Parts: sequence; C-alpha cells; structure tokens
Amino acid sequence: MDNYSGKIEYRIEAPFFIIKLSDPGRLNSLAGNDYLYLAQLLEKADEDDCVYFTVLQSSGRFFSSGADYLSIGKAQETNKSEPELNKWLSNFVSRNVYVTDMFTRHRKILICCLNGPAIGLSAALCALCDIVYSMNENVYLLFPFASLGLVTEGATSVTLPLKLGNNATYQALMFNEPIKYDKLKGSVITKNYGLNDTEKFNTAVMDELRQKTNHLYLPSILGIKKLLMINIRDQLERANAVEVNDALKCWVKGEPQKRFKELSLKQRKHKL
Ligand SMILES: CCC/C=C/C(=O)SCCNC(=O)CCNC(=O)[C@H](O)C(C)(C)COP(=O)([O-])OP(=O)([O-])OC[C@H]1O[C@@H](n2cnc3c(N)ncnc32)[C@H](O)[C@@H]1OP(=O)([O-])[O-]
Repeated sequence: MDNYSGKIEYRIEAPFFIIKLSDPGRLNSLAGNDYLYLAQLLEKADEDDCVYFTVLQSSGRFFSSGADYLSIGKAQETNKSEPELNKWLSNFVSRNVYVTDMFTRHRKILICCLNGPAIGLSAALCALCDIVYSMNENVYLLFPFASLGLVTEGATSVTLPLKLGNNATYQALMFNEPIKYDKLKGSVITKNYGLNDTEKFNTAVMDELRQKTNHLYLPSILGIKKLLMINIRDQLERANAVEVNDALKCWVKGEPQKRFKELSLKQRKHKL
C-alpha cells in the first residue's frame, strides 16, 4: 500500500481500526491517490479478523474539504495528448468506483468522528458510515455538485434520500446548501459531544466506544450489520456505477475542471 502524501495515518487497537486524516492546514482535502489509500485501508480493516469497528477520525477544524483542487489541476495538465475520456476514466471513474465500493461493501461497523464540516466525496463517505458522532453543532455536510458541474457521487443518490428524506435532499443538492447540524441530528448524527477540541473529541469517542463494546459478543455485531445491509447494498452498488458514468460525461466536457480551477484561484466560493 502506498501512503502517497502522508495525509492519512492509521493504527490498530483491536477491535478498532482507526484511520485519521492528518492534513489540517489544507482542511484535510484529499487527492485521488489519498482516496485510493483510504480505500486500501478499509480493505485492510475488512480483512483483519481482530477488527470489528473501523473508526474515521480527522484533525483541525474541518473533517475534510473534499477533492484536492490542486490534484485535479495536475491531472488536467499531465498527458495533455491523452484523450479526455481515457484521462477521466483513470483519474475519476475507477477511483470513485473503488473508494465508494470499499465503503459500501465494508463488513465492519463504520464510525465517523465528525469534528467539523465535510464536503464533496468526503461528505459522501460520511453519509456511507453506519454511525456518525459530531464534535459540536458547527458541523455540516456540503455536496457542491451542482456548483461544480458534477452530479451526485459516492452513492449519495441513495444515502441522502434514505437518511435525510427526499425533499430535504432536493433542497440541499439543487441549491448547493450545506446540510447543517439541525437536519443531521437524529438522521445522520446520533450523538453530539459538545466539545471544541478535535483531539479531546477523538479521545472521548474512543474512551466511550471501548466502554460500550467491552461486554458485547463481537461476531453478533457483524452478523447484524450484514442483515441491515441486505436491502440497500444492491441499491448502493447500482448507484455507484450509474453515478460515475453520468459524471464521466461532465469531466469529458470539461466543466468541473474549469470550476475546480476557479476554486483554487479563490474566484469561486461556496455560500455557507
Ligand atoms: C474526485 C473528484 C470528485 C470529487 C468531488 C468533491 O469532493 S467536490 C468538493 C470539492 N471541495 C470543495 O468544493 C471545497 C473547496 N474549499 C472551499 O470551498 C473552502 O476552502 C472552504 C469553504 C472549505 C473553507 O474556507 P475557509 O475560508 O475557511 O478556508 P480556506 O479556503 O482559506 O482554506 C484553508 C486552506 O486549505 C486549502 N483548501 C481548502 N479546501 C481545499 C481543497 N478542496 N483542495 C485543496 N486545498 C484546499 C486552501 O487553499 C487554503 O490553503 P492556503 O491557500 O491557505 O494555502
């Protein structure tokens, strides 16, 4: 496994496999290869028989600001002679399919420690987690697909209506509105720790998880997750495939690249 950028750390404290995003200076934005590494770590956690819970943590004030716009610029600039279709099949389709698939197929309990806002593909991955805890009420999820010339990704065309409801999903996606704590509470977030320090929050969640799980018969929880996923797994897998193929057309046309560049030049700002 290649940890290309060093932006992601992991440690195993059985029964927990803890993955931590550790690039707070750039708000834990992730390049294509970082998402690949994250997916590989999920695969490793899935295969490890000592692991029952995969815990996602982050650092600083954001959980993750989504795809790293600089890496999209680089992908655009390299191999200029390569046909756009080939370029975005490898730089977008295969990566998005793989990372989303590793989340949808993950057999262990996925717990997200949401220390701050999550955006784009990273927000989609939070929405794929089984349990989400928030550090405080300042968290939000933003899916700026309509602003960036993209369409739903990371199986959000299934997870958002399922978790938030259909009309709330339309409201957020059509107008690029952040989904704030008041809407996430109870639907996505099941506990708010009311803290203001990410490291204290991460520690508090782990302390509580150790306490809550030490009396459980752990194989049962995997059996329960398997049953809970039976009805939606096919939907998630189908959505993943259709989403990337629709988005591929956007990348070939070139609209997202233009808009990501504007973001990187600070000529475009999301309304929060
Ligand atoms: C795979 C393809 C599909 C994926 C789709 C998606 O994920 S769609 C979602 C795509 N994502 C988005 O649309 C979100 C884009 N980001 C934003 O809209 C804003 O940064 C903000 C609203 C998140 C925070 O505003 P704020 O005023 O509080 O903070 P700030 O702006 O000053 O940022 C602090 C530092 O972090 C840096 N940095 C931040 N994000 C990124 C990034 N994604 N990339 C790289 N760098 C990023 C920023 O440059 C700055 O560094 P500098 O210049 O000081 O060296």
